[in-house]
Amino acid sequence: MKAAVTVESLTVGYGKETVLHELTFHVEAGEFFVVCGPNGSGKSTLLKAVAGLLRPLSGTVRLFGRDVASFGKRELARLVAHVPQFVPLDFPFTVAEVVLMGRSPHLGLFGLEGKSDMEKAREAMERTRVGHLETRTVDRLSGGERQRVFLAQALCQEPRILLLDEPTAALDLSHQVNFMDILEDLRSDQNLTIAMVSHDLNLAAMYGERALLLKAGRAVASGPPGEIFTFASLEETYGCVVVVSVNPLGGFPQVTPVPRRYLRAKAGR
Ligand SMILES: Nc1ncnc2c1ncn2[C@@H]1O[C@H](COP(=O)(O)OP(=O)(O)OP(=O)(O)O)[C@@H](O)[C@H]1O
Repeated sequence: MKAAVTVESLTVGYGKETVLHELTFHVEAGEFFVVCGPNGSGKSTLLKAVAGLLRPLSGTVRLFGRDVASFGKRELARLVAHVPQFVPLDFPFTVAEVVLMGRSPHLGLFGLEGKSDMEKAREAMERTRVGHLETRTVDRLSGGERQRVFLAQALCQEPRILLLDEPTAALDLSHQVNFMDILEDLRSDQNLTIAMVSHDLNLAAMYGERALLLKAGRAVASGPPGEIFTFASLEETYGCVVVVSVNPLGGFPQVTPVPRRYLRAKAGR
């Protein structure tokens, strides 16, 4: 299978601080890939580098074989959509306006949206279940509604690669599963490549075909969650004790962090 994202010896930092150290991995075309790791381990930095928003100190990021730095802005936006963890709301646009902004890399010289752009915006809003909010301004939405609006905007962009930074963090249980199901459908219907940052190892294990465990900007392991979400690798990554069992829904791992009182009880204290 062809690689959609190839990261080779990638070193990225801010000023004097190096955050990612010689990272190497790839994401296959049409794959659902999840990046996990502790706070501050460099997950968002990695997504930004893959989106071409940060220049590497050394190493390369290639998208379908081509260096991300060689793309023009519009050309890159037609290939990859990046939904950051926090999207600044500078102006109270309506939901429909925000979603339609996703069309901008596809618009002609005068930047005017046509009928088909409106249709694509409507489709994206239906898919992410925000159609009923279309006239509402985004500053008056809940965190979870806002996250679904920015997914709709990214879908409207019609990218081949979708980069999502903790998209389910503000979602309730039903919307989490619904959101992940939408992504899974997009992957299978449109062969969309998805790379998603998540703190939820159980969602990562249920939906991710492969995952990367990142610790202090270095890869601890990468591969199918069933192979790499082991007690040893998760303890090494997160520095806490977990129990890894088999999810009753199927053959993927289920991770349970162990509260300190259980460890004390075991130690007889
Ligand atoms: N714009 C910035 N300028 C300077 N340092 C930054 C900047 N953004 C992030 N950092 C630092 O880079 C490191 C990695 O941050 P990053 O946001 O990539 O981590 P993360 O794994 O996504 O964390 P979290 O799980 O908390 O969202 C942290 O030490 C952070 O303080």
